[in-house]
Amino acid sequence: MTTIRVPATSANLGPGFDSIGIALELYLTLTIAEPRATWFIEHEMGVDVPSDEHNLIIKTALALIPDLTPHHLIMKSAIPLARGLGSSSSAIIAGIELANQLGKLDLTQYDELQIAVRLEGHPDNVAPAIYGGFVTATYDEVEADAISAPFPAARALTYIPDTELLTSASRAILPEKIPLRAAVTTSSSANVLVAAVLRGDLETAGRMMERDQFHEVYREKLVPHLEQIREKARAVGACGTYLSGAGPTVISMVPVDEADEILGELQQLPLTGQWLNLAIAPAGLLIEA
Ligand SMILES: Nc1ncnc2c1ncn2[C@@H]1O[C@H](COP(=O)(O)OP(=O)(O)OP(=O)(O)O)[C@@H](O)[C@H]1O
Ligand SMILES: N[C@@H](CCO)C(=O)O
Repeated sequence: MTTIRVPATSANLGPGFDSIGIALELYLTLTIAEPRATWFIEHEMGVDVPSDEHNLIIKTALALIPDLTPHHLIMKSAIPLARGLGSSSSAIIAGIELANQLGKLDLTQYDELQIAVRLEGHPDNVAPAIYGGFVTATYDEVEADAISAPFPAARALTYIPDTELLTSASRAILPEKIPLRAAVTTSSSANVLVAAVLRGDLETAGRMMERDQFHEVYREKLVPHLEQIREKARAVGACGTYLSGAGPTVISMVPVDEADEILGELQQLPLTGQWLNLAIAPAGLLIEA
């Protein structure tokens, strides 16, 4: 049996709105079992996630090959839904790879990126799930390009609230226009962030992560815990804290050898969600035969 493995992603990293992302060691796996008369996807994600051809993974595969032979599929996912950790990207990429495997399409990573961006819309969300590591990406509504590089040694202390926030709702709150000064500060911070990552300078990269004015300033009212975590994280030695994807998850990037201690401090905050101490995943989409 073939198993497809896709990592979670964390998009934006502050000023890299719609352009920068990382892959995280939290996975969706999809096992392709036997052919059957109709599609069936076995999973433990609850009744709101369809188990037939309406499931996002199968819908994606059928968008590529409408007459694909139905199969029994088994999905296991540790990526929580609608939390800003790329759950929809992981499902879409698993669906593209499902069509690739069953339909023997021989898609390259570049091909998969083009399809995934057209379906999902955000290159910073899908590209790290394909390539792994730290990814800078761009999409001009025609073509997507992405470059992946290793991220400096770090842990991503990840706060996942109990409640969902759909990307569509979190985007609806953003303005059509951004003041030029804010755009210049933010895009120049993103540039320095990328250079710092490539030089292995986690401290500078972390400082740049807190300089966004493209989206966090507007989304703050939906995620009051962002400022609360950022303030405490600064006080206890984190390098930088940002809203992961469209939220509501918040990530503090910290040095590996201080991660357990800083996590212990952050867990003292009066918050009811879940904390995870995650590694950055060096690899993206993998096929396990
Ligand atoms: N494994 C899955 N199987 C089927 N549908 C899924 C799966 N994962 C996500 N979805 C669908 O995607 C929706 C969430 O997408 P959304 O873009 O709002 O959030 P996200 O991808 O988790 O966050 P972000 O884009 O900010 O990282 C879910 O409500 C569900 O409909
Ligand atoms: N860059 C996107 C990621 C979510 O898909 C956003 O922040 O809305």
